[in-house]
Amino acid sequence: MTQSNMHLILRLEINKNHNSFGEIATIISDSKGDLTAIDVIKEGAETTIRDLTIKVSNKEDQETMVQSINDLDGVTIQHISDRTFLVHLGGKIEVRPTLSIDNREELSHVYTPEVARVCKAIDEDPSLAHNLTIKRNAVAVISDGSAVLGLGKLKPEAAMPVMEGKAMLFKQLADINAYPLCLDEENAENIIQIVKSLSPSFGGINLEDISSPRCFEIEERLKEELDIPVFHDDQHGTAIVVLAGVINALKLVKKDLKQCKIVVCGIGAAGISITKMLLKAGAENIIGVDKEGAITKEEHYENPMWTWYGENTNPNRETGPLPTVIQDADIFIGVAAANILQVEDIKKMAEDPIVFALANPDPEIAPEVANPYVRVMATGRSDFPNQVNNVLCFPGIFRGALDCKASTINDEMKLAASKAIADVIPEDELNEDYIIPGVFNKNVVPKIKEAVVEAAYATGVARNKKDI
Ligand SMILES: NC(=O)C1=CN([C@@H]2O[C@H](COP(=O)(O)OP(=O)(O)OC[C@H]3O[C@@H](n4cnc5c(N)ncnc54)[C@H](O)[C@@H]3O)[C@@H](O)[C@H]2O)C=CC1
Ligand SMILES: CC(=O)C(=O)O
Ligand SMILES: [Mg+2]
Repeated sequence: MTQSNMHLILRLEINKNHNSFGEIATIISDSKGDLTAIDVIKEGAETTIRDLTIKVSNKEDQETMVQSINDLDGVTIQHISDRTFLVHLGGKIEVRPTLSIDNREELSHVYTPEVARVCKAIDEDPSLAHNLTIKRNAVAVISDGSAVLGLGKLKPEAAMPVMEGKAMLFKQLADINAYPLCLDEENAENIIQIVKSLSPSFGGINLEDISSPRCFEIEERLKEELDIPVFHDDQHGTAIVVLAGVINALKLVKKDLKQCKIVVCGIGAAGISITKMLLKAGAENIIGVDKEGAITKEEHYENPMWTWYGENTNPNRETGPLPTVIQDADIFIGVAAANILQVEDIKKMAEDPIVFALANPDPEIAPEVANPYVRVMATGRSDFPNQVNNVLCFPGIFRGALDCKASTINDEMKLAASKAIADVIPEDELNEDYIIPGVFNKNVVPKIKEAVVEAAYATGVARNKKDI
């Protein structure tokens, strides 16, 4: 399993007559822990209380370390906390007013009675909501918890930490107010109706972690029936960033997308959208593999998207499981599940293999295992180089769409976003560990925004006057 770097905070009461701090430090390092901070909480004549912040890479090492410290005479573990859980206490976002209300007169403007005039004006002309409410800069991040990261179906409450995380990123990276909404509803038609009912309050809808094939119908219907952008992030955000990464990786290995054999593993929301994007960008030889093997035109599938897939990919009618079809592939893109790609599979790929193992939180192959055998390696995670993750896209693409009041996010806007992300890295800086800009690169959001706005005007979906 790929390391996940948990940060623990151990509060220890240490009897100074029994123990030297060196003994504790030795236990930590013997258990592969990394002591990153020591805070003295209380210093007495006989005892000292200290908080030790320790990085550990897995649960087993953590348990060994805690047990060994517990076994020391004169040391009491008062408390163990996990920094990841600590940052989630009370949730990760809040709503703040844009002005303060300090007296009755101000109260009467923002609330009753004066607010009624604004309500009536919007009722007469609903387009005024764009200027007179939060709508113009508000995005709903909506999930039903049916495909949370690669964890599968979770309770809607359990999807909230991911949706809150997306909302934080919308705000921090693109100054968009995003509202996480997890629905206790499985039926696709009901989800469509709920999102439609919510839509008057928002300038855009970001659908997240909704399982396939339901996600396709839900998104398609909402796109048809609403006049604000509806964007299923796991499909399009992921595809846009993957294409950007592929464009730059191919510059490094000096191959042409048209000539490449590309294996996409996991033909769900992300896999199908990535494939469509690569086809639009010029790829001609893509083979999709899911649990039952390669998808071909000859098979009959219940899932209509797989029928489409078989008809539009796999020109050489390759069949069989991943270890078979990966033979001579130039690029592997995994959006399936953890640990399903083996070193033996990579060894069968063409020269200079490009491997994007994007399942979260654990990739299809751990980078430390794959690295000796690949030319370019990317994952979806923030703790390895080349983070190919939709976080690079959704803030910028919505910033652009909201700013020009786009009615939709179309293919031209998506392709423009891919190219903009790829172009953030100057060619002379490209290298195997830097094919995709980092999330905190300040150029990413402005470049995507600019390209997306331009594409929106060029395709007639921008509704703001160009000079505003
Ligand atoms: N790095 C990134 O930005 C993103 C990563 N992902 C990751 O990609 C994965 C898939 O996400 P979605 O497409 O939203 O899920 P999904 O549920 O729509 O699709 C997953 C597909 O993978 C297939 N699959 C599962 N195990 C497999 C195996 N052993 N071999 C072949 N296929 C297998 C499933 O049958 C399904 O068709 C998740 O781990 C998710 O975290 C998804 C979106 C963005
Ligand atoms: C990154 C993301 O959206 C996912 O793994 O589902
Ligand atoms: Mg997602």
